[in-house]
Amino acid sequence: TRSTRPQRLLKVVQKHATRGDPQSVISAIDHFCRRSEWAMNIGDEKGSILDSVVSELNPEKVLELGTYCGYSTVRIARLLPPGARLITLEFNADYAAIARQVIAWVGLEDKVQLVESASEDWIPRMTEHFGIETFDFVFLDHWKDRYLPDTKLMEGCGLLRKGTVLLADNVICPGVPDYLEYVRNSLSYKSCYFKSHLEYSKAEDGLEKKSVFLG
Ligand SMILES: CNc1ncnc2c1ncn2[C@@H]1O[C@H](/C=C/CNC(=O)c2cc(-c3ccc(F)cc3)cc(O)c2O)[C@@H](O)[C@H]1O
Ligand SMILES: [Mg+2]
Repeated sequence: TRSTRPQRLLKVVQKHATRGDPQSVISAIDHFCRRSEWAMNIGDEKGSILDSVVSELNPEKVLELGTYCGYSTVRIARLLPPGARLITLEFNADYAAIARQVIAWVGLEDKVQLVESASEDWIPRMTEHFGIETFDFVFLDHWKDRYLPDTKLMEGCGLLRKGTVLLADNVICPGVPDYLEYVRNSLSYKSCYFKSHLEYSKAEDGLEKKSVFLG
């Protein structure tokens, strides 16, 4: 049977990227997605904005919702200080298998914990299973209609503290109207919009960064 796009993306990484070199993995994936097959990675333009938010924050405890092939996982993990931890949730077994191999290729396994499960099942278990009280940074890039319910779930589980930064991909395309309305109107968040473009495209898209204001 025909291979899947994530499988072809992994082949590109193994063929063109250097083991242990995250930048070469990022470049290989971006080149493939721009020249051969579009894929829903955050990409290089929005990825640079993600990089700047992570570098400025220097987070110790990071949560990513929606691993897919691990492109943004690698982008974030490569910038984390020693001892920092990134937990990434992915409930599709095929995608998780690809992502594990991409993460292993760059040698970032010691910083990254991929949990093959649905966000709604694991957000309530973060404290008892990982001993994580609160997160410093959360990157949302999973099903768009799950951004808001999962944010409320994280609030309810006490995983967001004063100063926690949440960064959401695709706030324009495909769009997350209910989430945007909530974070922009809620008094407990300061939020700002980074205008950009949809990955590997000229269509408008953007990232919404919000800092939890009132713990
Ligand atoms: C609900 N709880 C969940 N828990 C764990 N993993 C979850 C998950 N929901 C989804 N996932 C996983 O996240 C990933 C889903 C991402 C959804 N993303 C998009 O739909 C998306 C879509 C576009 C897109 C934009 C324009 C267009 F024409 C076509 C597509 C661009 C993006 O950047 C996107 O992120 C998958 O790997 C899925 O298995
Ligand atoms: Mg996205």
